[in-house]
Amino acid sequence: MTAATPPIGSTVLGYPRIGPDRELKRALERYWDGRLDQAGLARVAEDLRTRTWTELAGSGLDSVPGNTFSLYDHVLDTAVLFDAVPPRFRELGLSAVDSYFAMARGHGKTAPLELTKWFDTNYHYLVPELGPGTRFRLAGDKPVTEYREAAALGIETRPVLPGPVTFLLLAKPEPGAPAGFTLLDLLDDLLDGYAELLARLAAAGAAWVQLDEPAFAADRTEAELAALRRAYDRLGALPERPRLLVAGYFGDLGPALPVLAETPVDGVALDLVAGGPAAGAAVHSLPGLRGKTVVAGVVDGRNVWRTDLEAAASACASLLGSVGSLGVSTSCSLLHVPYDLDAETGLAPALRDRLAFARQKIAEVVLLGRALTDDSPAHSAAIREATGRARRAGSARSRDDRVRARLAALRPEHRRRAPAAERAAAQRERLGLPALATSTIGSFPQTSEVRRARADLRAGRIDEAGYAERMRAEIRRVVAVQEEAGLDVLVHGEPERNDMVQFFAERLDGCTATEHGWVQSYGSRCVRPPILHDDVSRPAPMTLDWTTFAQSLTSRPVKGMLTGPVTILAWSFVRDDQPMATTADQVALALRDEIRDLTAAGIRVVQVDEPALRELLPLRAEHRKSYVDWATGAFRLATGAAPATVQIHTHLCYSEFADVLDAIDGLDADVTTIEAARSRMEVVGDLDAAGFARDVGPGVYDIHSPAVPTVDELVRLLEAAVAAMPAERLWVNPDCGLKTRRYAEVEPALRNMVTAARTVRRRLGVA
Ligand SMILES: Nc1nc2c(c(=O)[nH]1)N[C@@H](CNc1ccc(C(=O)N[C@@H](CCC(=O)N[C@@H](CCC(=O)N[C@@H](CCC(=O)O)C(=O)O)C(=O)O)C(=O)O)cc1)CN2
Ligand code: MET
Ligand SMILES: [Zn+2]
Repeated sequence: MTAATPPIGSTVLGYPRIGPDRELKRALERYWDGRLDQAGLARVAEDLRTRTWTELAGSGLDSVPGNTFSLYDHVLDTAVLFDAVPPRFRELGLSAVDSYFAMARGHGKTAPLELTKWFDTNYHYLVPELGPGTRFRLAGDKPVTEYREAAALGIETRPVLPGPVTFLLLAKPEPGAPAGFTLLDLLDDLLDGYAELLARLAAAGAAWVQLDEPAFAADRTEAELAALRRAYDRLGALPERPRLLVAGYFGDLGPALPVLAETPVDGVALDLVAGGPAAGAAVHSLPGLRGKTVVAGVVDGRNVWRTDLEAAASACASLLGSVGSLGVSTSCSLLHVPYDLDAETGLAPALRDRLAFARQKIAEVVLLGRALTDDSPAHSAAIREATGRARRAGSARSRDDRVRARLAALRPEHRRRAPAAERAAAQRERLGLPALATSTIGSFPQTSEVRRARADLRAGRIDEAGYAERMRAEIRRVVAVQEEAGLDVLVHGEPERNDMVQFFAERLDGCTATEHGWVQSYGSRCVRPPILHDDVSRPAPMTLDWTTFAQSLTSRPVKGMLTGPVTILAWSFVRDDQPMATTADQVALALRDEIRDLTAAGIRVVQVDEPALRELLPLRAEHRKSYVDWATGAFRLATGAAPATVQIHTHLCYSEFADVLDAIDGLDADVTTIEAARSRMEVVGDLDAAGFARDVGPGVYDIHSPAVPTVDELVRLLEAAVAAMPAERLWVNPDCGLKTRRYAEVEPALRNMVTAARTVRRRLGVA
């Protein structure tokens, strides 16, 4: 190490990697289809890295993050880097890149690693499987090679990796790991790997390395805090290493900050947006930070609003006396926002003036960085000018007095339906369904013809009537497939939806969808989160025609299909000038009107999806009750006008329900469908034990895999479920929607599912 610590100055904690035009998505999908070879994929990847570094360096940032590229996921990259590859993938004998993709997506009968939510975001990472036999070693060199690749372009980067403790906390014990095994037992071994990597990065010339420890924005045990101390005492003491910047984002580091302040790391990056004022205030009381670099994350890395730069500059300035060196940054990686506002040509100017995407946020950070290091009048004038523009644009927000009046008139009874037992009896009578009734979660395969029809409509090659005709043809097919399979409650298949959130946002006032604002969700899959910028209302029915059309084709009940208020918020960029609860209630009122229209048109079952209920659960327990209150309150407001005879379903996925059992109960839905196949139906027993008294549809097969479940497998799972809960309260359905599957998989899978349900009904004598 050299004596003087090079300043971080202005930086961002990470950057999108899918490509401004989703170049990586297209290359990956071509590679997986056999239409691009490894060399071609590598060329696209290298080109994206070059463009990213060149752009970041050229924008005036003082420190450019490195190793932010990933072919699929950065947690998977880290597992492979340290050789945490489960034997089932090694045994496949594939090339390095194909073995990596096998871990991400499975290979033949070999199941992939589990995919789960990255903290409280809509990004998904692959969960490393670790056991007592895991032997970490530095098996790869991706961070070093990419450091050198950038250096060859004349760009010094700061390699970014998940920190060792967060990496372990994100992993799960491998199947069959002994009961006494704890992931943190592996820390020392993993630190050997990190130490070797740091030495290699130092030798390559890296001045700084960033290790991300967002796991410490959530509540952690004493043992976990001790692991954090041990990790950074050890890495900090290495003789040959780059400077270490530990980044804790998605909230306030709480007790982890004093721990880090006492370790020999050189800097910490704090999230002053999600962490709130407490995160900054904590700095002053920690003498350990006086000799360190503190990077103030004042530009929101997860939302799309322009920063109030004067407020951000003063938040930074207030830290100056308490830290060794001050840097300025985004609050977290920019992975969660779209690339460039300039690509959006269709936005209303008043809205555009309020927005900043990744590129615009970089400009904000650069400006703040310059103002902090140089108090020339030009910089303060630029800050003042930008702040004035942002504040004027923000205050130009329109108010919808009708929506406001409806909200003000809400009473508790608007969020209350008839008692559950009364509803159950009324619905049994009206629907006449068997025990173990069969259904699906909503979407059917989004075929290329369906997507092409949408592209044709956008390009003007077909008109609305032509588009509607193609969608109705698809709905006819979906209904026929379900009748042929023998399902009890049908769906229309959602062919008309580009996305379950964007579709609604496009039909609501107060929301705007983007054209190019793609954000990676997992691997090659992307979403365009809409922007919820003004008071929300529903100008006209959104789903009525498609649903009643489907119902007209069959005598079996067709489920109306809506996305719930919590999920619409979770998967959008939401205005930050009023509580989430208020925006959620506005969305809920729009859905309430839709449910009223559906039930008036004779629809007997309505599903309101809330897959993001768990995702938005605050990382710290102290904030959870108020979240659960508003989240369940909004759902009940949406569904509260449904008569007792109308059956309300909800759907949740992405496991870890244990944390939200109260919230699930608080939704007061008649039927709750959940992901369960991978946990072998355990969640059914958990719900029953928690006193959950309504119907449950545990997913009996994993829709993330192309494999068609056999009747025997399905019967075994159903028998496990009926052992934990009475058959009269159980439904039979897949884990989630079928949109990413093909008909060739879906048709036999649904036939087998119905056969399995009938078999178990017969065995129980409940047919
Ligand atoms: N918002 C949201 N978040 C979510 C989920 C979700 O469903 N929605 N589910 C979970 C994540 N799962 C996901 C599963 C699938 C996709 C997905 O398939 N995304 C599609 C895009 C879906 C879409 O918006 N489709 C549009 C536009 C698609 C497109 O790329 N069109 C082409 C042209 C049309 C063509 O020929 O295909 C283009 O613009 O270039 C449409 O159907 O209209 C993709 O990456 O490809 C995303 C997330 C959790 N978070
Ligand atoms: C991510 S949950 C998906 C629910 C939606 N109704 C579907 O089937 O696609
Ligand atoms: Zn789902």
